[in-house]
Amino acid sequence: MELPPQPASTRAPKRERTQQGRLASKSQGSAFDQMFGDSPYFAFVISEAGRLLACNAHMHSLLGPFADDVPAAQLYAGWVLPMLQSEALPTARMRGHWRGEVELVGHDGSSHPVTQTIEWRANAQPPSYLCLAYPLDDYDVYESRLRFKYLFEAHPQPMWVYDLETLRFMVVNAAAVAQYGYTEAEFLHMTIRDIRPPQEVERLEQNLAATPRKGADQSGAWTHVRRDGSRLKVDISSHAVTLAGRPCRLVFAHDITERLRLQAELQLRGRALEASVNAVVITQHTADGDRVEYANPAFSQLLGHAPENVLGQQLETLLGLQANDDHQQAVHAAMLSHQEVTLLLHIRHRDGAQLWTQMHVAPVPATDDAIGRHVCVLTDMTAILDYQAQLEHQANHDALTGLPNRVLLSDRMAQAITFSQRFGHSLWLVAIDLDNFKLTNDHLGHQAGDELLRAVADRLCACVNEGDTVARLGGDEFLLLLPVANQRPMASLLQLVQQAVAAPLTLAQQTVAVTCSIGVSVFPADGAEPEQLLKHADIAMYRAKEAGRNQVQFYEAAMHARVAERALIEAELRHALAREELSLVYQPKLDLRSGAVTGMEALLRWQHPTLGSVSPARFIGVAEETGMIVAIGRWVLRMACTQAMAWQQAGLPALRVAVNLSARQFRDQALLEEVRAALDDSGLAPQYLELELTESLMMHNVDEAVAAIENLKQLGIALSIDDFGTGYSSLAYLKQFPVDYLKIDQSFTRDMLDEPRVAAIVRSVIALGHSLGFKVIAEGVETAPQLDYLRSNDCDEIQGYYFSRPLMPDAFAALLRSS
Ligand SMILES: Nc1nc2c(ncn2[C@@H]2O[C@H](COP(=O)(O)OP(=O)(O)OP(=O)(O)O)[C@@H](O)[C@H]2O)c(=O)[nH]1
Repeated sequence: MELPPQPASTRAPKRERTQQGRLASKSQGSAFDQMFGDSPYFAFVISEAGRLLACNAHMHSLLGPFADDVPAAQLYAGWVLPMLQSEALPTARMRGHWRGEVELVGHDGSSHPVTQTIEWRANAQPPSYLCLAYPLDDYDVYESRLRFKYLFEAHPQPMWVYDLETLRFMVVNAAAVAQYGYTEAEFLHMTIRDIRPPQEVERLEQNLAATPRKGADQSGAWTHVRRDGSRLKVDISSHAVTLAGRPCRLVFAHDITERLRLQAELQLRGRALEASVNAVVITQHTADGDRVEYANPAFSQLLGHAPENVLGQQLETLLGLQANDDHQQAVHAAMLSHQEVTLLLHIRHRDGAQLWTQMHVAPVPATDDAIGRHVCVLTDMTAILDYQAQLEHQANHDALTGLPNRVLLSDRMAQAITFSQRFGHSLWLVAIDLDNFKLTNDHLGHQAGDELLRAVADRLCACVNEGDTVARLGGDEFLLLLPVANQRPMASLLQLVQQAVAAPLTLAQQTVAVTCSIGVSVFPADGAEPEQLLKHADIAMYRAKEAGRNQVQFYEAAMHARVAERALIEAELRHALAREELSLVYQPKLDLRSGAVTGMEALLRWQHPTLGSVSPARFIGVAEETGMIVAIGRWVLRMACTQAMAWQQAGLPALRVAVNLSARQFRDQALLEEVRAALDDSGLAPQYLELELTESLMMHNVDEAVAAIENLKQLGIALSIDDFGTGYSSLAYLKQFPVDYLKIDQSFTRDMLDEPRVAAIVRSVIALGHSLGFKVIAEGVETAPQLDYLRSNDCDEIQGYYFSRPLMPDAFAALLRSS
């Protein structure tokens, strides 16, 4: 019987033939003899065509003398052959090896049950099957082989037996083959050194030297090398056994690579938990709450408990939560929810300090879906929330006084209006602005100014009730928001505020007292919207300023019209110069003795395309407040000089032109230069220019005014004090001013003939002016009796409708020509 399909010739190739009784073909060579010559196994080689190519001594003794080129089928019992043909050889060919129990037949017909491995050697010359078999002597042995088969062969863990002397593998199981990548036949050619990396060989030798020949188990962790060179960590346990009469060791190799990897991974994770700055705690869910099973150092640190004192404790107790408060209930619900939950909690440090923490709770279900454990991660939010609160406070409060600012005020106003609407109450907005606060800053310094503002803030807070709002809107402006229910004594409250603000205070070692102007608007009478109410309170406050400061004004609708008019004038006036809407008219001044025209006052006029002729009373104040007066005044000065010079050049008598100087212009550092430039550019001689200064302007800061007037005087121009008698001139100062004229205000001229007291003032002004060396001019003369009275009282010059209204330049020139 042939095993594999027979080639065309049934004769084996010549090179397979060997001497009868001593098979050891050239093709198998001495390597076969060296390896298997003395082996206790039956070792033989079968050609691809199913002929015996070589066998070792042990096999030879079994076979006895046999013919050259014997078919391998003759070696086996008849029952084995179909299995060999259908399973063993094809499997070995396909997978590289086969293993099974078969029966060899001796030359004398004897039966030899053996365990046989067949390895297909594709690279051998010629390609062939290497067969190794070892005997199963009797049934007991066979049975124990079966047991062995199931215990050893089928064991999922790699196992082998090695010879203690040669260190050769005697048997290896399938798990070892699978784990290490060697075929079984390869294993059986190897020693246990071959699966060690070089650096562990020495340790192996030492270990072998100490290995007991019998009994005692041994164990230890080793590094092994697979066929592909990869390494694995194994936990080895070995036990002394005897196999084929030789001392051996049975080895279990438990792959611990994965276990070690997991161990390292766990260690790493453990380290991460320990090093985490976030507090991490694992709790075991129990009927009476979650108890701490693990807590990292950050948890102990966060709460101030020693690590050993947190284990087994109830989490809620450690967090310092009050029974049944919102936070405790939130934690309780989170622990029962079966879901991941994030909570913001107010917890308590062991020392009692309150902390804001964010706690993330992740459930870890028990196997039966019941709640098992929770992993809780706590992040300390105290600093962040404090910072947020600080930012929020900064956004809503004034930095200097700590009072609510405009932003918070509008919130409060919206709330207060809603509240007042609902309950039918009224709401007062009280705008408070300090009077002349700028002077405090200027005289005592900005720091003292700040101190004053803080003191005022404190005083205002002391005046109001809880539920009222005191806000600082900026600069020296404060606002009270006062809900008014029932019989609240508002009048006395406003009085109290005035008194509180005005109470003296020591700043920079000086006692200071500031007054304030107060404007009040009332919801709902003065508006329903916050913006409107604020605006109206502001308007009322400005009215209080206009009316002389240190007083309270309630908003009235008429005030609004004034404000609107002012806004219109301001907007239009900004373009008046550029659009050439401004012009000058000239009113002659007359010498009372000679009747000659001595000069003229240049007066400003504004002709607006839609507003028509706008009176100076409507726009000069606005120009002054907004600062536009400086540019306008400069234009007036130049225009007047140019006109006066033009008349002179036209051959008209040389006359003095008087120009009014505003307070702002007077304080302007550039004034002197501007006057000089106006004279230079026009070519007008200085004695033909007169500047009219108001009395109050000069009295405001006498020393500075004297210095400025002296400088102007040095230019050679004339100076006069306008509106004399309306201000608070001090005679002591008056004599210091190097002026040329005192001008009696037109209100005195108007009333002097009807009121003896006014007449007395006029007379004394004339006498005073003369005694100080000034000339005196009266303005506003409209009638002949007025003119006569002034002449009889020795007034020097007059100006007024009686002689001439202010005239356009052409008309004025005509007047001069005719006079
Ligand atoms: N010290 C100090 N001064 C401020 C602060 N904010 C604004 N000011 C000054 O406060 C002054 C406010 O001036 P105003 O209210 O316009 O004028 P006033 O001098 O009070 O005169 P009236 O309001 O017309 O009576 C200005 O000089 C500002 O420079 C501040 O925070 N601290």
